[in-house]
Amino acid sequence: AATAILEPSADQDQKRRDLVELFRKYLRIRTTHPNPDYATAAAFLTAEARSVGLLTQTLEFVPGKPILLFTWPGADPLLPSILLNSHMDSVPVEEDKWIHPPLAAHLDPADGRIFARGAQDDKCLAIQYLEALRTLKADSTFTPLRSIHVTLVPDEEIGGRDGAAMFTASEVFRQLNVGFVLDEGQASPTGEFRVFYADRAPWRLIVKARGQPGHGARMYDNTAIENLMELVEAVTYYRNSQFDLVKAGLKAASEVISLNPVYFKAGTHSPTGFVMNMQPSEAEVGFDVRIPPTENPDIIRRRIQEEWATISMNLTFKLIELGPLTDHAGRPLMTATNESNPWWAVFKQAISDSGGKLAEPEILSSTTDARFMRQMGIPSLGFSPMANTPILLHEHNEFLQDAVFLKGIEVYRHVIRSLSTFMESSV
Ligand SMILES: CSCC[C@H](NC=O)C(=O)O
Ligand SMILES: [Zn+2]
Ligand SMILES: [Zn+2]
Repeated sequence: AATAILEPSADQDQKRRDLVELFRKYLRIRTTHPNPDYATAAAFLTAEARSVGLLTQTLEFVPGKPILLFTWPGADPLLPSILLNSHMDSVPVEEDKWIHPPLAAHLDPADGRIFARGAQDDKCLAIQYLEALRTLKADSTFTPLRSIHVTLVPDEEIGGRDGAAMFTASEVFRQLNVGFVLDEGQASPTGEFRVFYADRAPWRLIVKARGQPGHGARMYDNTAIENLMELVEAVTYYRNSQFDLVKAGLKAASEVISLNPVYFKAGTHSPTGFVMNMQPSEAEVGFDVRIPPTENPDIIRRRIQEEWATISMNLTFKLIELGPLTDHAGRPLMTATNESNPWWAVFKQAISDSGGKLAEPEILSSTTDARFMRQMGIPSLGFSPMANTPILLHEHNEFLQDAVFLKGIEVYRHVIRSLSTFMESSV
């Protein structure tokens, strides 16, 4: 009799271990840039989706860059569908700086932390979506009213041009008639889940200086390096004014414009290193620029042109504005998180049904593929169910705890169930 009572929980434990193993298997597929192994990831995920019972398709707008589209058709195919998106690629690693090899998916036996590149960003999502769908498939009382689509896309980490951008602009995407999207968010150090209603637009600013070259021992006016340093100082002044707003608690870091220097290129090279007694004729700096949808981007365009990178300083610049700032109707790329967006109430209620709590909706500091969905006018939220977890995306020793990963499946089970049975026909 004792074993009979113990059995269900032993089964549960085994099931949880199997799910964690599946997640680790996906983490071990090398999908890090610059050469993500999309073929292996696609084969693995497609096999999983088939085992769940989803329809599977592979779209390939650019050779070698598959977009996986998995579908559970809804009972009413005329209603707008829901889309759960996640990217397959990850950022690179500095292997020797990790406490465990970043592609081994080491599981800490004491506390269940799984160390791997992509553990938080965002390979957890693919498995959580699929496993949540598997539990819903197993529930004979459940049929989705709306079609449910899962997409696994390439190249998010390098801008999404050959991935989500092509996909959302395609006829296939239009046919899906997507009404609402969930995409990745970020971990939350507190017990509340974070949710994101917008991304910042990613720009790149490259400034090149030209000036008097010559002997390292002479003092010249207007050298390339001097002029570039003045530019960096002016940009830093503006950067600090924005950072001060954050430090004073007046704005969140994602609500200000950031301009962070990411490289300097200067000096004269010889095969043995820099030549120390020469002042170069050229120097260059690159900035990562992010613009929240609540700020006017002309502020920055004008400052660069009129104050920072001026001709009189012998500076030239290239401003690369990556991705859209507004949707096709000209509205800023923000998803409403109030009663004007009926999906919001359904999502929020589902989180609370799952026993979770949502923090105040935020703008995301970085940039995700959700911007392409918002550009199509589709309400899209960034959400990754990782509470009580340090924010480790793109860092060394990125990890996710097994219990947090497993809880996420539960959360999505509620969320997907609610969204896919949402009755309102106007959305
Ligand atoms: C140019 S879009 C780059 C997208 C990238 N996404 C995640 O980190 C980012 O830098 O935010
Ligand atoms: Zn990501
Ligand atoms: Zn990332």
